[in-house]
Amino acid sequence: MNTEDVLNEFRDAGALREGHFVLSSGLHSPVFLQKNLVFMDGERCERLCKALAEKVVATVGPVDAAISPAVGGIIPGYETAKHLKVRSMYVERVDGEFKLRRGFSVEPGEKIVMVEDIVTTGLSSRECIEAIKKAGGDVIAAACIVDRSGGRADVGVPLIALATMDVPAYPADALPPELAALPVEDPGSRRLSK
Ligand SMILES: O=P(O)(O)OC[C@H]1O[C@H](OP(=O)(O)OP(=O)(O)O)[C@H](O)[C@@H]1O
Ligand SMILES: O=C(O)c1cc(=O)[nH]c(=O)[nH]1
Ligand SMILES: [Mg+2]
Repeated sequence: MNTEDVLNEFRDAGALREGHFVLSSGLHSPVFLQKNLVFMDGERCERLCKALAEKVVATVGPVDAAISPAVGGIIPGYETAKHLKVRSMYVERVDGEFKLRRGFSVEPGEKIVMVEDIVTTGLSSRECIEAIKKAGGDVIAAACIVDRSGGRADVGVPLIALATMDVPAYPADALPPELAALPVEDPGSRRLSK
């Protein structure tokens, strides 16, 4: 499955949105991938995550477990882990910091793939990887459905993306006038608890 195939899944799901969005990182963008509309369709989700699992194995070989950052990473993490035939876990924010909870644990040195839905700056991925390392896991790779950084995001381990896009994102004080003129939506969850 190549980038165009993946973007067609997003288009068909009505998940490739245009407007004015504030992203998890605080950057503003004219494009938002509303991945929930993709993952709500089990067959669509399976097509994407099966392809991602195959790409992970082809790139780094077998892994022991997949761990994702809540909330967006949970469904693709579960589905990708299913095709990797490994257990699926997730980290969630406690006072803003990702933690492994709910009885999830990793054995020291287990080979972990961190599975994310979308990578923009890579901040959420880096935070998730840090939490996995603290829990004792050896993160050998990160994987995502879409890397929208054009391949520039550095998550500290190899990033295996099913699709790569290069979408503009701007600091709040440097918006192009046509973007600033549009009402802003904040669809993510990072700022929900503040
Ligand atoms: O690479 P980054 O700049 O970190 O951006 C990508 C992250 O943003 C979204 O999560 P968000 O924090 O909006 O929360 P959600 O997972 O609950 O949707 C998305 O699920 C990624 O985790
Ligand atoms: O950077 C983000 O927060 C982000 C971008 C995007 O396109 N989709 C998403 O769910 N989050
Ligand atoms: Mg997320």
